[in-house]
Amino acid sequence: TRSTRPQRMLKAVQKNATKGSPESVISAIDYFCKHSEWAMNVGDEKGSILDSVVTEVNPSTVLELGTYCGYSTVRIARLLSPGTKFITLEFNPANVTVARQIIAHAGLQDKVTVVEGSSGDLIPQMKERFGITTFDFIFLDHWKDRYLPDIKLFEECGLLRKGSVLLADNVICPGAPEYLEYVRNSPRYENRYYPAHLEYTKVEDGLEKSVFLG
Ligand SMILES: Cc1ncnc2c1ncn2[C@@H]1O[C@H](/C=C/CNC(=O)c2cc(-c3ccc(F)cc3)cc(O)c2O)C[C@H]1O
Ligand SMILES: [Mg+2]
Repeated sequence: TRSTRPQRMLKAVQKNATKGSPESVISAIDYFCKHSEWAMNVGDEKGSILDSVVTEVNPSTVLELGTYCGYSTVRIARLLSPGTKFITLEFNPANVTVARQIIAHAGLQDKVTVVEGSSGDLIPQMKERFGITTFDFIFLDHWKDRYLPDIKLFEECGLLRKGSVLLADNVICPGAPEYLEYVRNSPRYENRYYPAHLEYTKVEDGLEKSVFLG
């Protein structure tokens, strides 16, 4: 049967990227998406903004929602200090399989745990399953209608502390209007919008950074 786009992306990484080099894995995926098939990775332009926020926060605990093929997982993991706890959630088992191989090709398999399942089920289990009390940095890049319910879940589960940083992809395209309205109207968050473009296109998009004020 026909291969899937994630599988073709994995093949491109295995063929073109140097094993153990996160930068070459990132470049190989960006090349594949620019010259072969578009895919919904955060991409190089928004990825550079992601890099700068991760570097600024220098987190000890990190959560990513929506691993997909592991592109942003590799971008984040390559910047983390040793000993950082990094968890990424993905409910499609086929994506989990591809992502684990792409992360391993980058040599970052010991830096991140890919957990199969839905964020709604897994977020309440973070403390008991992974011994995590609060997250310093959270990257939201899963189904856009899950951003709002999940930030509320973080609050209810006590997973945010004063200064926790949330960074949300696609707040313009495809858009997360309810999430944006919530964080921008809540006195508990300080927000900043980073204008950019939809990965590998000239379409307007951007990232929203929200700092929890406690
Ligand atoms: C709730 C939950 N828990 C765990 N994993 C979850 C989850 N919801 C989705 N996921 C997983 O994340 C991934 C989904 C991400 C959703 N991202 C998107 O739908 C998405 C879509 C576009 C886009 C823009 C313009 C267009 F014309 C077409 C597409 C661009 C992007 O950057 C995106 O992240 C894969 C899925 O299995
Ligand atoms: Mg995205």
